[in-house]
Formats: sequence, C-alpha cells, structure tokens
Amino acid sequence: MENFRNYETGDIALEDGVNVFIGENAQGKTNALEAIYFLAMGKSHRTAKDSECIRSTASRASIRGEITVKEHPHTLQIDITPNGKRASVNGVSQSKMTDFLGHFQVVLFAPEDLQLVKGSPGVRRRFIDMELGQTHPKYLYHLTQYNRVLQQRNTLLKQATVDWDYIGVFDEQLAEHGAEVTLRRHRFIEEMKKYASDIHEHIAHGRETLCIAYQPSIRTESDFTLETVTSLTSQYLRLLQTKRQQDFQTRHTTVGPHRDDMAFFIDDQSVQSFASQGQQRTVALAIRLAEIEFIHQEVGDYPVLLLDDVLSELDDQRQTNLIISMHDRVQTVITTTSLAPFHGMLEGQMRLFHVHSGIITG
Ligand SMILES: Nc1ncnc2c1ncn2[C@@H]1O[C@H](COP(=O)(O)OP(=O)(O)OP(=O)(O)O)[C@@H](O)[C@H]1O
Repeated sequence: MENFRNYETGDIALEDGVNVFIGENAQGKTNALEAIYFLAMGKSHRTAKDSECIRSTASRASIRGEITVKEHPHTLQIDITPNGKRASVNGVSQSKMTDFLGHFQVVLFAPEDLQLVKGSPGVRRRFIDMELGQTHPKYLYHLTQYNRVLQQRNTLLKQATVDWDYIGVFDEQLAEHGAEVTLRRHRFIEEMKKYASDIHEHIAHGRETLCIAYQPSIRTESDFTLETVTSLTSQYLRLLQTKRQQDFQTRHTTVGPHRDDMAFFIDDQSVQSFASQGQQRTVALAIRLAEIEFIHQEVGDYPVLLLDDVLSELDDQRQTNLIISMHDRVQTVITTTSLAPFHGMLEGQMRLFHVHSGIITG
C-alpha cells in the first residue's frame, strides 16, 4: 500500500493459513483489509468514493498485490487519484474495470452483513451482483447493459408523450439482458442453497434448517420457467408488453431484475420477519461461508476470507469452530482488538501482525 488511508507505505507477506491483524481501535486494521478487498473487487467495501481512500496528506494512492490463484502468480495493481482509478494486471493497464475483475476472489464478513438478512432487497441484489461479478465477468456485462437500457427506458417513460416504437426497441434489449441476469442469479442461488443449509446446520448444531429462495420479479407470472435464455427472453418481452400501461402510469419500469429479491427461511418461517438477532447473524455468516464453497467450485481455488471484527459477535464455541474449519483450507485475514478468541489455537497455526498508527509489524 502507498498512501492508502492511514498508511504511508505498508508491505505485508501473508501466510497461507490464518493471519491476524491485532491493534487498538482506529489504528488501520480495517484499512489493510479494505486494501485487499479493493484488489479483488476494484472498489472499497466501505465507501463509494474511491478518493476517500487516498491518504489525507497525499494526492494519489496505490495498492499492489502479488496473488497466486490456481498456482498462477500474478500482480494486480490499482492506482487511485481524485479523478479516477486505473487498474493493471501484470503491468498491463486494463481499459475497463470489468476486465480487471475475476483475477482474485475474496469473501468478506463484516458486522454490516446483518443487513444481508435485515436490509432492503437492494442489499441482497448487490450481494448477488458482487458474487457473480467475481466469478462470471460476462454477468457484469449483461447487468451493465440491462441497467443502461433500463435508465433510457425510464427516461422515455417520464416524457409527456411516449414514443412506443422506441420503447419497443428497449423492451427487446431489456428482455435479452434481463433473461441472462435472471438465469444466472437463479443458478447462483440454487448452488448457494445447498452449501448454506449444510453450513448453517453445522453452526446451529443441526437444530434448524435454513432454506434460501430466489424471488425474481418475473415470478408473478404463473407460467414462467427458468430453463433457457431464449424462453426466458420471450417471457420477459411479453411481460414488459403487458405492463406498458402500468409503466406509463407509474413512469418507470415495474418488472425486471432491478426488482428481484431473495428470501431466507428457518424451518419454513421467514428469517426477515421472525428470526431472533442471533439467528439472523448465523444466517448471514452461513451465507458468507457458502460463498467460499461457491467460489471454489466456480474458480477452482479458494478465495481469501476477510473477517472484519466479527469474532466478538459469536459465542466462544462458534469462534473456535470457525477459525479451525478455515485454517487448513482457506487463507484468512482477521482483524481483532483482542487475542482472546484465539487462545484455543496451537502456536504456529496463525500469523500475528500488530497494527499501530498505520504501521504493520509482523
Ligand atoms: N484517507 C485517510 N487518510 C488518513 N487517515 C485515514 C484516512 N481514512 C481513514 N483514516 C484513518 O484511519 C483510521 C481508522 O482505521 P481503521 O478503520 O482501519 O481502524 P481499525 O484499526 O480497524 O479500528 P477499529 O478496531 O475501531 O475497527 C482512523 O484514525 C481514520 O482517521
């Protein structure tokens, strides 16, 4: 890291197993995690304004990582200036951020993850989009196109007289990209379902059964099928055409992936409405851990697991189970203010880094 957040420079060599960043509050632990996340996702998990990551006394920031995925080493770099960011892979500048993504995968579990369960549908759509963006760059292409056409269609719907021929052209494009997005989301949730319910059962000691359901906006149609892109495209197109009058009255597009959601159930009861805080937290954790398995399946290697100050939210047994289950398979980086959760671990099973005022010592 160079001039990233409170780091003037920072250089860390992470171990394969569990790496622990320990330090008091506001020393730079999360900042270091954020830098790793940035290299995988091309953006911060904390801010939409990249320039906030530039050290307050500097004019640009850089993050560089030497990453090995499936035994192939490569160097990823992101340079951030107040006017934008530039990403490169092995020294070659990438013209589009979507070309940069997919080289390195991370899974982050942070206290805000409770929002995955409790938050608005937009939070869950963002979660799906981030995951699929990491593993299926083509998905991001369709999503970007979909959002672009959606915006154009909505602009047209807001005009005093609507040009329906134009809307017809947009409908075709929306249906085509919307079908790709929907089908990929459907397949993703089908995969996540299997992993998350097994993991959840393990964490909850087999007492509760978790089920995840995709709720595509198109589901209101009784005859829709999620089998092929072609059939879904024509179903979308039909639906867009039948909703035209409603869209005209509300002045925006009322059906499509921008209205999708996903739902969680424990023993057939909605987690969003009925579960306790502890149950909701366990569901959020199970989903994050399921992501690890999903990425492994899709990419052929494990992602790096980033745990930001979340151990203190789990009881002792769960903390230890989590660390031990990750330690020999998944490279993990944990931030913490206390070593108490690690006392059960054997010497040599983790690498400790002390973080103090933007300086990391190992
Ligand atoms: N752009 C920036 N330039 C300089 N310092 C920054 C910048 N952005 C954040 N900081 C500083 O970084 C510090 C916060 O670091 P960080 O969020 O990593 O804390 P932490 O060690 O994870 O603490 P906690 O345990 O409270 O989560 C704050 O002191 C903040 O002022």
